[in-house]
Amino acid sequence: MTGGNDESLFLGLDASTQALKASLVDSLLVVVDEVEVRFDSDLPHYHTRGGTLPSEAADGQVHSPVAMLVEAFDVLFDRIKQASWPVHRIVSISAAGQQHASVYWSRSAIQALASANDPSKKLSEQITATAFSRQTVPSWQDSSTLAECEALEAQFPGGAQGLIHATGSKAHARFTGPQIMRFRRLNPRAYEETSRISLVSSFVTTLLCLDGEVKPVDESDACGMNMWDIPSQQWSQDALSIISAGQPAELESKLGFVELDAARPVGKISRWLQLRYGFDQSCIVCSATGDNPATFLSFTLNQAEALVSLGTSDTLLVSTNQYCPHGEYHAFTHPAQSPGRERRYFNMLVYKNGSLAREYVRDRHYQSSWDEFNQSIIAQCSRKGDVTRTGFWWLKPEIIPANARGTYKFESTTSSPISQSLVDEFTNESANALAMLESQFSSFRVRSSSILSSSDTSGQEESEGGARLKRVYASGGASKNLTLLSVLANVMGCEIVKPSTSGSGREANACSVGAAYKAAWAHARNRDGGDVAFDDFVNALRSKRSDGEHHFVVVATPDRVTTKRLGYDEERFKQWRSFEAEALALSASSGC
Ligand SMILES: Nc1ncnc2c1ncn2[C@@H]1O[C@H](COP(=O)(O)OP(=O)(O)O)[C@@H](O)[C@H]1O
Ligand SMILES: O=C(CO)[C@@H](O)[C@H](O)COP(=O)(O)O
Repeated sequence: MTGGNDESLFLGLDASTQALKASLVDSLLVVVDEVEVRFDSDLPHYHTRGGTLPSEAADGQVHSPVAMLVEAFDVLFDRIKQASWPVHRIVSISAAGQQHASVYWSRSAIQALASANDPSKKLSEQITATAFSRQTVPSWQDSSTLAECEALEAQFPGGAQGLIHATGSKAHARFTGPQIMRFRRLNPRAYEETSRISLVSSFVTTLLCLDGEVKPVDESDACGMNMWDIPSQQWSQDALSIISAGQPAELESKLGFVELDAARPVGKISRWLQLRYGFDQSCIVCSATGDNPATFLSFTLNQAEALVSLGTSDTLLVSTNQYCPHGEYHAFTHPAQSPGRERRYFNMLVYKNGSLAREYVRDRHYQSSWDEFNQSIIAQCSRKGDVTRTGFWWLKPEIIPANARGTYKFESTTSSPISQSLVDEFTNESANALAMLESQFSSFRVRSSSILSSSDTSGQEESEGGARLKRVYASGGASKNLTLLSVLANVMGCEIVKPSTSGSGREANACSVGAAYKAAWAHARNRDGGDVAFDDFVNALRSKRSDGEHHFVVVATPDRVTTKRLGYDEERFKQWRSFEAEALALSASSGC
């Protein structure tokens, strides 16, 4: 075991789209070990693909079985035991959950949660049969609520702009409010039988405590619901009223209160975890947050720096000191702040067709091999013809741009005469991988530039392509691909940084690490009192480590020659925007 001389350990969990993961960190925040349960391969009897149930329905519904999440919890702790983690030294736990996705507790849930303390039984044996009023629950990939989104924006005071200003986002199909609205409309009986509604994050803390209470949602994750009024820090009664068809008090009681103090423990580790796995009874459970906010916590971002998470979804997060709501992206509150301090926020771009689209292109053009995918990129980057290729792979209804569907490819030549056309396939099929990454990352570049311009980030660099980020931190499954990150560096025009592997050679999972950091910060705040800011706490511990400043490594920098050869300049980003507009118009006219 490496790390600090204090024996305390901290545990962070990450219940994301495809897996439940755990990171164990020591008192200097060094990652000691990690385990994970992958839903498709470790729990094949639920028949999920990419963590969700394949659906034939054309209505955009994407669900996951709630029983799978509980069983994953059992398997995760079995694996922790097999790995002989010294769990008795864990003093604090926090968690992260797939954002927006919700879990529906039955009227028997409280009883089930209070009595699930038999260490000879799995948790799934004790609660799954009775605790839920909905057996499959909406994933963040669900897009079945377009009618609800329209109604919410139409009825909200001030319309879509009013909703954006109050909740930090326009109405989004995956957001919890529209999802609850649809559930209530389609299944009023099950809605009536629902005693409480959790986000995945608060569902996990509820399972960690098992004390007969459904644990509160934290403020940052509440911002992904279209129901939380961010400026006034309370549930928006207008949104609750529209979503519940005039029964806001009933809905509010199902949602419970939102925890505004990120450092306050929500409970103690359950008896069941103590007796079955050996946790110490003094271990505290801190409020959980969304998977993107937790990932954000594992990096301490300075001005004009961003985090790009390449998980199932692609997300780009920029830290800000101001609340900057906008129709095309989201505003969230910082996930580790305490009442009384100056409030902090982040803006986030989210793309549904991130890894999903990359895997599609890999399987279709490169024999399902990331190596072949990468080789083609290396080959394409080293030569420049007079053809520029751009594509859009909106396999599932996209979030940015909203509701875009279909696959569109364009080729343009700079030779005389200049031509620009929509093609069924590129003249050089092996150009698909580079064309796709350039297009995905051009969207990051163009839109992060607009976030930088609208938020208080003086000091950002202005260049071709608008205000430019100075540094991007990369995380998520696809960030292990260094060829992909070199394209990201060239298109973004800045260095790409990742956490160092600290000699272990293994990459840590930034999301569960961020949750573990939050557990450590909350534990220190409760033990020592005081009001240390999260970033100061993390930076102080990191500076004590033997690896000193080297907790991050630069893994890719823009290459001038390649950037010039491939023409990543203002003209190119303008052209990309016009292709995107054309593809979007085609998507709208095809009625996809
Ligand atoms: N070498 C690679 N190159 C590109 N993408 C990869 C590579 N390895 C894994 N991935 C992508 O990582 C994704 C999973 O990322 P992960 O962060 O574990 O997801 P989540 O947190 O959403 O469950 C997969 O969908 C896969 O496409
Ligand atoms: O919908 C969003 C964010 O708004 C997604 O980013 C989900 O939070 C799922 O994240 P990953 O499983 O891809 O990390």
